[in-house]
Amino acid sequence: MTQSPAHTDLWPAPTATGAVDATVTVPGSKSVTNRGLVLAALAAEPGWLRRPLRSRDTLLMAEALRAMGVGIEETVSSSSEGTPDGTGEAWRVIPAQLHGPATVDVGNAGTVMRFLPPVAALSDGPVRFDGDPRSYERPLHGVIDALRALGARIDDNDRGALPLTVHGAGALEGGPVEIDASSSSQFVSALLLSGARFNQGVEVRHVGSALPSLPHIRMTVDMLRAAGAQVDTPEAGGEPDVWRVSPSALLGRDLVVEPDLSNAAPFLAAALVTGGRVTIPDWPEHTTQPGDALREIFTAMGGSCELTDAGLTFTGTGRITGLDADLHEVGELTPVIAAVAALADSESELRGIAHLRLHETDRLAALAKEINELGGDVTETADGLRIRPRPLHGGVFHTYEDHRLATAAAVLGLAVPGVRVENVATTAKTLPDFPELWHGMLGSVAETAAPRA
Ligand SMILES: O=C(O)C1=C[C@@H](OP(=O)(O)O)[C@@H](O)[C@H](O)C1
Ligand SMILES: C=C(OP(=O)(O)O)C(=O)O
Repeated sequence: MTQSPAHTDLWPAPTATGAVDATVTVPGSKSVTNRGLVLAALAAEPGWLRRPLRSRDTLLMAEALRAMGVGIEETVSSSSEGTPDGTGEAWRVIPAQLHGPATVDVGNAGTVMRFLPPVAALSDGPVRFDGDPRSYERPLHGVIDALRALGARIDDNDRGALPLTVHGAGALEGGPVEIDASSSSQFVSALLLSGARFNQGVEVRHVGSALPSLPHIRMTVDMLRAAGAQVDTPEAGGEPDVWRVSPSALLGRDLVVEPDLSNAAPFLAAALVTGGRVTIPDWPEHTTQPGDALREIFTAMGGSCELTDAGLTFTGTGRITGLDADLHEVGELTPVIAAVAALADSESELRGIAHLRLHETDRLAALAKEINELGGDVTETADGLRIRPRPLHGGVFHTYEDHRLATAAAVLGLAVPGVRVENVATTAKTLPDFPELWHGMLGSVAETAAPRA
């Protein structure tokens, strides 16, 4: 677990004094926004992203594409072009010949550091990638090795990681390639997203142990198909662990970005923890987002949900049951689920998530350490966490520059007075207005501990 720089700002997490009853409009999906930006940048004609997520990860993606020559105009569109919630925010993406030299700051965004090197290989000059210290530690070898095998020149000083320079040659041969994507599904998504623009397309074969986050690969495939690409997948009767994208032009789309269902997790958890009710408007009826699994997961933990025209309404009873689940498909939901599990009335075992050790921080170590420092009993297993609920007490919850650690801490704070969350601003990675949304949801049913250092 990387020690984050010292942060002195401690956010007093509000404690719920009653059952929440709220409607929370969750901003757009990070994963959909960043895929939408990449596909729009590679298209043969301009396109729109409506209701995009505006957060650190998506602004880094937009800035990086702009650095390579893509036009991205941020507009507040008229109501005739408006979005379901009436905000009317829309981004117009105007593709162009991709240029180098360019510099890309990936921050600590997995989607930027993995999805853009293949795009840079199509540019006509060198593109330098750098990012936060943690980005140097996150796996990238799958993308680097695959791009080299497909014809790209990359200078990474033999690190297999950031920082690096992709020497774009204006085109990439492409073709078949084998990768081990057991440390991140984003390796597969990265190659598929640009694959239609390679001379021979791309055929990605995953070799290695279990692949995490399959819903995110399905999201990539769905969005490619919606942009006109032909994609063969294991699900469509193809070979297991093989995805193929045929070479073709991509269409410019008019895409309305769904709300980020993974970022709905802390709000739905609030219903469970307080025995209240939370509605998330615009919850899609069909989606590839892993957050959709929250309906099943939180129902198994003791609540119930209903999908209506108003959105997804989740209702808790105040009683939380422990969970025994393999979360490898939905790993990014783990921090909030672990927080809820720490407040349950029985033990939980969360499995299949060893790869979380390579996320924004080592999430398994961080969750165990921070929940235990509040009096909990969490142990790391080889591939997950065992959580035995115990009465918790207040204290500082360190967040290691990890947005999902901060939202998990807020969930604990609902039931545990005196939780103070270090650097809550780190939620800006995917959910910049988190403290405001959280206070808004709680309305009058909250009490905030006086901040103490
Ligand atoms: O492709 C995506 O948008 C994502 C894939 C997943 O990554 P991993 O497969 O590395 O877990 C997920 O955890 C991440 O938050 C977003
Ligand atoms: C793992 C995550 O992010 P990234 O896209 O940086 O991999 C996450 O958001 O939980």
